[in-house]
Amino acid sequence: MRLADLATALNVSARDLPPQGLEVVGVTHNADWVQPGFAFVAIRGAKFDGHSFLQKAAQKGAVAVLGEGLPDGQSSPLPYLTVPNAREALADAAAALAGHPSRALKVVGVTGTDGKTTTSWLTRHLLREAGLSTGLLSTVGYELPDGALRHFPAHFTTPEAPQVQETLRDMLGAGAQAVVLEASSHALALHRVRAVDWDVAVWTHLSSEHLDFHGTVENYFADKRKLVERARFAVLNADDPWTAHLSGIAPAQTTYSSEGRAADWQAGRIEERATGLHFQVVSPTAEFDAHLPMIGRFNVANALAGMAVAHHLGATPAQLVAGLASFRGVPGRMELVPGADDAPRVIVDFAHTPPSLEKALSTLRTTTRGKLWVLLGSAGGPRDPYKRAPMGEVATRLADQVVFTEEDSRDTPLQDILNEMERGAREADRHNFSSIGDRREAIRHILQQAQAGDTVLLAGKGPEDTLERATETIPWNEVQEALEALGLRK
Ligand SMILES: CC(=O)N[C@H]1[C@@H](OP(=O)(O)OP(=O)(O)OC[C@H]2O[C@@H](n3ccc(=O)[nH]c3=O)[C@H](O)[C@@H]2O)O[C@H](CO)[C@@H](O)[C@@H]1O[C@H](C)C(=O)N[C@@H](C)C(=O)N[C@H](CCC(=O)O)C(=O)O
Ligand SMILES: Nc1ncnc2c1ncn2[C@@H]1O[C@H](COP(=O)(O)OP(=O)(O)OP(=O)(O)O)[C@@H](O)[C@H]1O
Repeated sequence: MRLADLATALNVSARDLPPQGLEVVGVTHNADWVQPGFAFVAIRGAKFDGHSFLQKAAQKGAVAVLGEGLPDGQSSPLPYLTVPNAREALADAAAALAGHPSRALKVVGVTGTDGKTTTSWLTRHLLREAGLSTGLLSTVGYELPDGALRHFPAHFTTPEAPQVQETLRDMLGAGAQAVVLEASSHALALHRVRAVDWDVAVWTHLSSEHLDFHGTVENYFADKRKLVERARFAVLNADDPWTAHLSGIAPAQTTYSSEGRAADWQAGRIEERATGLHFQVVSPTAEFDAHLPMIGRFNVANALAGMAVAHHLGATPAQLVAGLASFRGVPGRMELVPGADDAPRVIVDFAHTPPSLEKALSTLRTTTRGKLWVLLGSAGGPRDPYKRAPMGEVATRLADQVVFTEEDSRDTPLQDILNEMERGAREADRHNFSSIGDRREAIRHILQQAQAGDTVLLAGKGPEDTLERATETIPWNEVQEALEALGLRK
């Protein structure tokens, strides 16, 4: 694309550009990622000003810079296009360079504090079962319609705009008709998905998280709400109080409830069995019985959301029933570790917020004959330190025995994190816990103690493949750790 055309696409003046037609072949905000022919977007971030890296971008072959204005006294080694908002320009340029792939796709966005990944995977499965070639972009990775899971080099729920747009373009090129995309609140706040043409927005629910980044829960809500504002159709959770503020925002909407509230899609007669969830669905067009081979009552809500989307995009009730029954779950989300009859039941789950831990433990209690155990930690660094004590309170209230351990402690002293979780328990006058800093040792300890008939929830890591400590990052596989610990019981 010619730089002048890019300027037109961004609606900015190309007056000061060189007269010869410069070609732009890609765009990035990271000077290290520049390739010959790229435009470099200089973003003033929380830590750096991208303008400090103009020389580096030029050396790597950038042909132009987009930014909100050069700092006083600085000149640009490359033609400089002034834009009102650099992150918005990054998203708009990425979409223009990729040929606006989302316009040719049915794009479903899923947002909410918990349940995004599960709902995205379920929705992708239901759409495929209904015959729509569907791609997926989620925390766990991204999938073209071929079903093979791939990963971006950096771990993101929603990557930066160029990666989003290039992935959508690749999906379209691989024959996708629809795409399900997890939209994190960071992505919505930082305009990573600004130039996506959304067909459907799904709202799971909202609770306090990421306040270190958003500041207040109102800001957090306002960022997430953008998805609903931009979609043609909204699928809203009637059980979430925030939904009252979302109603009527999208041109059309449907609602769902798994807790008996008035809604277009309702689940009733919910039974949690060893084989999974059984429930009755009352939809706007039909009533039917459904079986979902997943543990966790909250997955009924995720299933209703997925069904509402798939129905909106053409799935029949029979296809929805067949699709739910054939769903194989999401790695690290209420994942059952294969075990022997004389061993405790072990579940690996990603729950890492007080509400998701509460839901995970409550649902496991209903199908546990013996004791309920939980192993948990809390991440270090600036991320949500205020949730550590509530996690300790929830765990000791709902489980019989709790082991606190490490979970990506990073540059925060592990003992400080353990102390906070213990404080949450002690302030509620509970003493059913111990702390073992080394996660492997903690898993082995808990699986030595637990008996057949007990349930052990290993919470927080889910499918993540690394464990971050102060001075090292080690490879990690929670299911494998559990299998090895179970092997040591023999
Ligand atoms: C909190 C947050 O989201 N921060 C994002 C923000 O960082 P920032 O404002 O501090 O940027 P900065 O480091 O000051 O850099 C400014 C600019 O200089 C550039 N730069 C900087 C250094 C350098 O050597 N060269 C260079 O070019 C940077 O690429 C950037 O364009 O802007 C950066 C560039 O756009 C993002 O990479 C960065 O994401 C960081 C890495 C991150 O960890 N984000 C996480 C929290 C996140 O987004 N998580 C959500 C999921 C959350 C959840 O639900 O759990 C996700 O969608 O993954
Ligand atoms: N609808 C729901 N309501 C509340 N908790 C849920 C719901 N669905 C899943 N959970 C819990 O939250 C955990 C995370 O689920 P999931 O990965 O689907 O959410 P997420 O929003 O994608 O989170 P992340 O982006 O951090 O992966 C699950 O392991 C489960 O314990």
